[in-house]
Amino acid sequence: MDFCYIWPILALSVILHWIYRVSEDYYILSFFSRRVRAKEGKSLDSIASVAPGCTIFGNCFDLYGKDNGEVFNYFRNLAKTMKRSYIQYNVGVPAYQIIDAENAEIMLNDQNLISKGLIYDFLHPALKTGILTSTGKKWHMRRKMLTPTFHFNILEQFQEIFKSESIKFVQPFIGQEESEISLSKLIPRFTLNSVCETAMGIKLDDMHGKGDRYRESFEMIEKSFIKRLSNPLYWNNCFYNLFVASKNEPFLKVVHDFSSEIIAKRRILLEDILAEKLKTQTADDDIYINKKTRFAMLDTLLLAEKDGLIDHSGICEEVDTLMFEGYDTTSNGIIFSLMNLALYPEMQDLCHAEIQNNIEDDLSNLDMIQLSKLRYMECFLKETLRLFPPVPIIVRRTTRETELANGLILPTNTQIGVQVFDIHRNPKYWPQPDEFQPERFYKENSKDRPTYAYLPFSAGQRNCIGQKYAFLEMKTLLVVVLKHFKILPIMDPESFGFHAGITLRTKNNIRVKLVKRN
Ligand code: HEM
Repeated sequence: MDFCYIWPILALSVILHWIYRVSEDYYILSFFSRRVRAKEGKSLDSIASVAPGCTIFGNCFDLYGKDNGEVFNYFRNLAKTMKRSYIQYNVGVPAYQIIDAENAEIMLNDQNLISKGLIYDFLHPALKTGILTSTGKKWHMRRKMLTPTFHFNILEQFQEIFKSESIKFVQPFIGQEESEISLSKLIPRFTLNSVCETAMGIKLDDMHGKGDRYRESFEMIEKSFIKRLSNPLYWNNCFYNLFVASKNEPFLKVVHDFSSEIIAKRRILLEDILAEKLKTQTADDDIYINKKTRFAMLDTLLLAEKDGLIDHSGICEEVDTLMFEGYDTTSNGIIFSLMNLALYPEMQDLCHAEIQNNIEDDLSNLDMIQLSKLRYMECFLKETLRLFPPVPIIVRRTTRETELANGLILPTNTQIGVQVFDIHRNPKYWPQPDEFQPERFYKENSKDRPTYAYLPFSAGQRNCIGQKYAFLEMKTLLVVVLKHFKILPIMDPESFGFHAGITLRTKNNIRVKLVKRN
């Protein structure tokens, strides 16, 4: 009897058995992505759904070939169809996407989940590993170093700068009956000026158009970020360095040269300030809260360098991080706030009336105490950040197998996305979620809402360090603009189209009309 056909059958059975056993733990077609499990006694389905992929390879190629708008909509569509937090299987890594407040709370409060997700690695060429992207001891040390720079006394000094920058912003339009302006073009210039002067202690006016080149270069870096995100081949550093990195280099050079120049300038200024201080110092003088010499956040880093706590490259990565975080996010918040003021004239009238009741026409006295009286405007800004969160997603990764309080067991390197945009529009917490209603944030209307249903500044130990700074800056500009102008819409909000970016983006520039107030 001829047994030769038995061997292939035997081999095939062994392979099939092996595949069966391996597939219990790995999603083989998604390049051996380890499976997410539920703890004993619970079923996976009772905690989260698994999102179907667009191909047989799990979700590996779901974003492939998609442009910025399609990448943005992909996540919005998934939230609508899945209706609860869901699991995806990407190239060799699982992802847990959170779209509800309860699971966001579990994740953001977990002391072990402080490492940022894979997509933050895509920011390393630009921001290296500064406070936003670093983890572990390095992050703890930098956070401790930078936190005092957002102290109330220092913010008070910054508010003076926001005020003078805001007055400078409206100056070109003051003599005109009406002006059409592109917020997307003008506001980032305003916020970059403000962050340079507050955080870096350097006036952009002295840098001859370099600010514009900095912003344009960051736009190009962002394009390459999305390109990398939507092609799993480029998730790997080797392929990215081989095919894409060189195209990015000229833009990275502009960004890094810009921050190096700022550091060099401030280094000289700080030496002068310290020398002057030595001459006039009294016992209880403090460099940070001296009224005559303005303090900049960069000074903290330069002084820490003297104490050997940070080196020059560390200062560079923090400056790049603070510049980027400090200008792009607030510019987003201001653009959408001004757009909403234009779209909702009755609410604009309420904001204006509140300003007239609380703030003198002579803006030279505008300070933090006056701004704190603008309660309606605060709700207006909060509602803007709900519908248009400048940071629409926050991602962490597990550094070891992690059991969450909801019973999910996440393998090492699972990406956990908190989909802020979707949580902010989840009808479970926000009735008529797409409607703009600042009253949602009145105290009496907020008390039954879970805290983690609103996360524009994230929460937990890695929350935004610049939250108060951002509110001060946004409020100051809005007050100055509304004192002088009525804001009118000139475009249909449906026409701007959301885009994925490092922060929330629109396809088309947002424009409004400023009309002189009588
Ligand atoms: C409307 C304006 C702003 C919004 C919506 C915002 C939002 C956020 C969010 C969501 C995070 C967490 C990101 C993550 O975990 O991936 C964050 C972190 C951070 N933000 Fe902001 N931000 C704003 C303004 C600012 C400003 C003005 C500064 C500084 C001048 C700043 C500095 C930072 C820093 C340094 C971190 C990293 C904190 C850490 O990881 O410890 N942000 N921000």
